[in-house]
Parts: sequence; structure tokens; C-alpha cells
Amino acid sequence: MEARLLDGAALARRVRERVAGEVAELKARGVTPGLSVVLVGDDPASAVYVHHKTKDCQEVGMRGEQIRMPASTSQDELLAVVDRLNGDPAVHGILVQMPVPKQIDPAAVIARIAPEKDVDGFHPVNVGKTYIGEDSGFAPCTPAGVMVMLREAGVDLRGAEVVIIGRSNIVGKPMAALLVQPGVDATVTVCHSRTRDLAAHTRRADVIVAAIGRARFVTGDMVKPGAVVIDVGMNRIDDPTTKSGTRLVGDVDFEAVRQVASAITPVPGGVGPMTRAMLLENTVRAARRAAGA
Ligand SMILES: Nc1nc2c(c(=O)[nH]1)N[C@@H](CN(C=O)c1ccc(C(=O)N[C@@H](CCC(=O)O)C(=O)O)cc1)CN2
Repeated sequence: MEARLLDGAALARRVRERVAGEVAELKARGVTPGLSVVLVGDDPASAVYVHHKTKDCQEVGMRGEQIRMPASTSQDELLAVVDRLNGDPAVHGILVQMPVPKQIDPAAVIARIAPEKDVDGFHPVNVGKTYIGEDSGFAPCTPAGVMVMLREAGVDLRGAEVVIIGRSNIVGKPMAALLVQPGVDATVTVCHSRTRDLAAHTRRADVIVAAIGRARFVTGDMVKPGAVVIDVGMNRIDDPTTKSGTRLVGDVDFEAVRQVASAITPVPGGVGPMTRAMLLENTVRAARRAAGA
């Protein structure tokens, strides 16, 4: 039997509706949640993501601001913008779109964002809070979105074997932190490019989270029948049959794995829309905290 499709786009719509209600309540109290998104350079994919983020804000009634800076921007110039946003009470959330040009150290920029405005959840204070299960911080949007998808799909994580492929600071590591929290109680293995016999790990997984950044890396024979497969990958590959000549695929060989798994997320339309929705949720939470609500 083919796997159930976990529709991230539909779930993200529901999250946005809920956030819109929360925004309306805050506005009635005189607070308009505001997100400032900073894009340095002109990477076309990043420009599209930033445009979507500010548009999402406006659609739920929040203030969404886009700050574009040239690719030649120095680290000090970017830090000065972050400082200004840190001090602006109308800005509740700050996000610097990654990647930044090579003359800028991303860690220095992330560390400069006020933790209470770091709606990306990348600041060391928020990383620490995510690890110790302290919910006064912000969890990074992609793993937070995956947690909501698993919960809404009714996946029982207690004692489940979860194998994460990828150890990035944005996805793999925080994903592991969220899954092992008491109350979630998954048993987590984090695999990466140096893992020996990676398929031996994935084949015993009840849940696989693929976030390695390699197109169609997870093949059907790597998946235990009935496993739940979450695809975080976003890889653009050549496809002469499309108008653009390219196509977006995940880290999972979707057609093969859907024959084996019990549930699977598509790319596009899976984890990506939930990442955007969780950013709205973190921003409204930041505004609520700033208002003392
Ligand atoms: N500061 C940050 N930078 C980056 C992050 C991040 O969370 N914070 N994540 C990624 C990019 N990203 C958000 O910024 C992101 C990318 C794509 C999607 C998405 O919805 N994708 C769609 C497909 C889009 C397409 O067709 O190209 C989907 O999966 O359906 C959401 C968020 C790196 N940088």
C-alpha cells in the first residue's frame, strides 16, 4: 500500500489561521507583531524565501519588513543594522537570511541578535534553551515544524527509534534535541556523512528525518516497511521536461520510498511550508512576550 501523504501546505494554512487570530487579539491591545527580515546579496532563491516570509506576515496581519543589503556589505555594516533592529520596539522578530556572503561570519551575526527577538532560534541562548527543554526561548522553525507535523499525523514517538540524517545546527542537531525531550521520549540516532553503514541505521528506524542536502539520497531499500519518512531536503536538479529546466526534489527518493513507508512528506509542499508557518508562530510569541502578555 502507498504511504499516506503528510500535507505540510494544508497544515501550514491551519497554523496561519490560528496565528492570524492571535495577531488580531494583540492588535486589539495595541500591539502589532513585527518581523524584520534582512537579506544580504542577491541570491535568487534567498530573495524568493525572504519575499514569501514578509508576504506571510502581511497575510496574517503582522508587519513584515524586508531589508535588502548589497553583496558587498561588510560584517560591521550588517551588525549595525542588527543593533538598530534590536533597539526598535516595533520590531519583535529579527531574521538574517542564510547564507550570508563569505566576508561575513554568520555566527557573529546570530550572536548579535537579541535572543528575545531571535525568532529563527539560532542564537546560542535559544539553542541552549531548546536543548534543556526550556520553552521561554525559540526553537528553530524547521525542526519545530517537523514536530508539529509528526504530532498532527498521530505518530507515536514514545520509545520510537528515530534516525536523523544530517547534523546541521539548523535542522539535525535541534531536531534531535526536540525529539529526546521528556514527554516526547524518542530514541534518537544522528547520522552524517562519516557514519559507517548508514543504511543499517535507517533500516531499523520507525521514523527517518532526512536533512543531508543530497538529492534522493534515501532509497527504498534503506527504509523499514511502515516507517514514517520526513524529507527536509530541498535540492534543485536539472529536468529538461520542465519550463525552467530544473525541478525541486528532496533528500528522499519519493516514488520508491512511498511504496515502503506508511507516511511520507512531499517536496515541495511538506516541511518547507511548515518552516514558514513556524516563523510566524515564533514572531507572534515574541510580540506577546514583549507586551508582557
Ligand atoms: N535565517 C534563515 N535562513 C535560512 C533558513 C531559515 O530557517 N532561517 N532556512 C532555509 C531556507 N528557508 C527559509 O529561510 C526556506 C526554504 C524553502 C521553504 C519552502 O517553503 N519551500 C517550498 C518550495 C519552494 C520552491 O519551490 O522553491 C516547499 O518546500 O514546498 C521554506 C523555507 C535556508 N536559509
